[in-house]
Amino acid sequence: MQRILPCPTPSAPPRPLHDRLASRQLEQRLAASLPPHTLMQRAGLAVARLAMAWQPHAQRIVVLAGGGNNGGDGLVAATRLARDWPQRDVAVWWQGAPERLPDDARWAWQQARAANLTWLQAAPEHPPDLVIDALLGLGLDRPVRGTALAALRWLQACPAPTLCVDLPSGLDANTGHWWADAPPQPAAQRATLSLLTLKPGLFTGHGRVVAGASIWFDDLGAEPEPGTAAAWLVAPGGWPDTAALRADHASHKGSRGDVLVLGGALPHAHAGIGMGGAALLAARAALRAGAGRVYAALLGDAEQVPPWDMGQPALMLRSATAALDSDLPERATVVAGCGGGPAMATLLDAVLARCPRLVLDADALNALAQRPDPEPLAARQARGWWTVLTPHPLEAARLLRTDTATVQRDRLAAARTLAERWHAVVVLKGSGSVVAAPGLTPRIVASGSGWLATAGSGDTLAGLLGARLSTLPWPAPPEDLQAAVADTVALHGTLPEHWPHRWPPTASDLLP
Ligand SMILES: NC(=O)C1=CN([C@@H]2O[C@H](COP(=O)(O)OP(=O)(O)OC[C@H]3O[C@@H](n4cnc5c(N)ncnc54)[C@H](O)[C@@H]3O)[C@@H](O)[C@H]2O)[C@@H](O)CC1
Ligand SMILES: Nc1ncnc2c1ncn2[C@@H]1O[C@H](COP(=O)(O)OP(=O)(O)O)[C@@H](O)[C@H]1O
Repeated sequence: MQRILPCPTPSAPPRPLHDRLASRQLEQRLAASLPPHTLMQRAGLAVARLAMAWQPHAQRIVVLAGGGNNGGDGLVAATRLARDWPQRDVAVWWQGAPERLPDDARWAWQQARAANLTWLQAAPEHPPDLVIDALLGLGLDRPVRGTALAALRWLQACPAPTLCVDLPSGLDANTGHWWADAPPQPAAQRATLSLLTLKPGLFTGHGRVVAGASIWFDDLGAEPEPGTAAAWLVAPGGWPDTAALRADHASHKGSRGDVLVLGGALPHAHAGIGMGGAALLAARAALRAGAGRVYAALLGDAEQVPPWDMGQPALMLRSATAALDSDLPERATVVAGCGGGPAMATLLDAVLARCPRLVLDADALNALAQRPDPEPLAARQARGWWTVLTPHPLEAARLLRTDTATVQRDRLAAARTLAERWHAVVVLKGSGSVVAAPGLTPRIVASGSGWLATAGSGDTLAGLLGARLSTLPWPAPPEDLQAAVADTVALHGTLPEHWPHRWPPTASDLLP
């Protein structure tokens, strides 16, 4: 058994995530090679052991078990707890029907009937010391209804520590969609033990909210075939390598990468609305991440451009016109769009045609969404040029011509579709950011929290991406580009963790 979150080693290699179909195929293959019920026995024992390791003082334990194999795992766990920890009071609230039990779960139910367990007919009157949630698992692919919904509502409201078996009941294994007509409740006192495989839904969509702070994994002895993963889970890696930067005595500012941030509409250029801060946030982040020279080109008249950035005088400010009149678009990694406003639309063609290393964010994405033709991006891909798109769910919906709910309903699918349609590496931002690239298995980033939900944190990410791409060896295979982008998103997700105060950080606190 291994702990997955919080990530025990920051530089752990990516882990495969398997969807419902691949998990079921693996389960069938493994079950066929073992004596009957072995897998369920292993699963139930793993649950019982983790329950007692996690909540060693729990005396009154309630196992909420459904009528499928997830419930079967719960029944085995209840039987083992009653047998191996006899001083505990173990009660089962079972939601199944004997005539509809699958084979393994029937066996587990028969074992449980013979064990020293209390069988509840309704929700317990008082919260126990520990709940084991084995109501619904991998099998859930439609809205929860009937008695299961009533049980799920009790579970969501119950203040007791809860260990979820395989998946939190109500969560879709593939997508992280929440299937219940009862709002998912975040809970610090919730943990999940994923069995056989790790599922994508645990790490994106509603997964991070409902799975709890602590995610564990037991493969039950399974060895997935290569090429069967639906996605890879990425932990924060070692970039930027500050020790290596310091030890590189032969380096100079010209060897550390140039970044041009193109955005930040000045008030006179955008109906009195100033968004220069967004470009400065991105530019400051690029500088902090180690880029040698960072230029911030603002949209508006040259004489309105402030002479310097008081917070980061090392930044070089200029107008977008001046930047486009220079060789910076060809030479630097260009981050376009942060706070650019509608004027970005007039610059998009030039940017697409001239910038070999390009990150498009915010208003550059909105400008892109207004033109249905992906041909300029296909041409960039054919030339081996890099294009990274960083939409949040609403920008993704505009690019896909759909709505935010549809994007969020299946974030992996949305990111994959965007990457294929726009011939680009796509970062679909939000809880469990997805990094998709044409023809490659997507990556899901495990870091990040609600502390990033503040205006400007996306600009910081765009700047970090600019810095990362500016030193990535050129040309790079698509796999390396996708991995570098995912590592950067993972690093961005860890930034709030360094914040020492009780109040949450602002975007400019993330990388001052
Ligand atoms: N068979 C085995 O040996 C193993 C089983 N495992 C467990 O098996 C689980 C998968 O089992 P199943 O395929 O039986 O699926 P589940 O137990 O997740 O779900 C099926 C049950 O839930 C009910 N149900 C489904 N959707 C519902 C809805 N929307 N509203 C109300 N009730 C609903 C069904 O009527 C059925 O009783 C995994 O999550 C895992 O816990 C794993 O531990 C691996 C080993
Ligand atoms: N609840 C959350 N959990 C994890 N990451 C989040 C959360 N909310 C926001 N983020 C991250 O913060 C950033 C916000 O980006 P964006 O919405 O573009 O902000 P802005 O445009 O204000 O800069 C993204 O990287 C996103 O993934």
